[in-house]
Amino acid sequence: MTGELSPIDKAKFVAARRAADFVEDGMRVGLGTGSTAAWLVRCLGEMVRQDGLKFKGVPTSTRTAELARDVGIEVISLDEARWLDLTIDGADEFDGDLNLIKGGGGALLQEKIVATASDRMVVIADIGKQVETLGAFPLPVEVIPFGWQTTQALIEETLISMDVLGRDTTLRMNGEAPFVTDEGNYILDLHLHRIGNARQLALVLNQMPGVVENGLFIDICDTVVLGFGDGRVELRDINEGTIEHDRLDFVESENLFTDLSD
Ligand SMILES: O=C[C@H](O)[C@H](O)[C@H](O)COP(=O)(O)O
Repeated sequence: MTGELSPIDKAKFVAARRAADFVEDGMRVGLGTGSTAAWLVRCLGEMVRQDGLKFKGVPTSTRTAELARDVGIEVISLDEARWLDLTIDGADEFDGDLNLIKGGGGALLQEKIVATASDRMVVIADIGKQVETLGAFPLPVEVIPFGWQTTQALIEETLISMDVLGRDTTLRMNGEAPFVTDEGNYILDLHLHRIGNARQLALVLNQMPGVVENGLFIDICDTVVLGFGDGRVELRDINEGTIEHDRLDFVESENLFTDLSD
């Protein structure tokens, strides 16, 4: 064990550990991207190795694919799977209707394709991701590199015409160079502060030439598994409301605490 986990990592871990119980033998499961999803992948890897769980995972990024293979999960492509029983992924924000902002790690495109191709999407999150109104987290928009500054200007003009509060947009960087997604595209982060009509904004953004996809996940998530630093978990379901409170022992598996890096 590398040391005591921070409360936020404990919260991520218990959410991921609880959500891993949704995975059953024979399922095809979308595996999300990010630090919370990495906990999930480690938990599932342990269930494969120790309990003989048999399922196929469809990763949403090269990072997740690498980690999944490392921990012993059988990885297949979305085209091989065609349709998935379940996707479990993290989020940057979720609201009371379980609408999401995703893409803080730049994987929103594959994540949205995979989640949309699933019977059920379960989001794993710590309480810090819960918001009343989406938008405090900058909204990632994946754009084609060709003419990206023109696309950026078009987005900014559209935000003005929609009377959106924040209109500042920035190109995501990776050091001195633009950040490049797994699909070879760029990310524009939209600093909106508050998104009044997320459904409308998602539709408008996706109609613009040059925009590949945006990080608003509307009506896609079915369940949020919320983790707390003291080991509590809470399940919120879009149809059934809050359906479960539980407490998990986050020291149940010490080897999961090593190699936290994502
Ligand atoms: O592109 C990245 C994904 O949408 C992540 O699921 C999201 O950014 C949340 O990541 P984390 O669990 O690290 O907060």
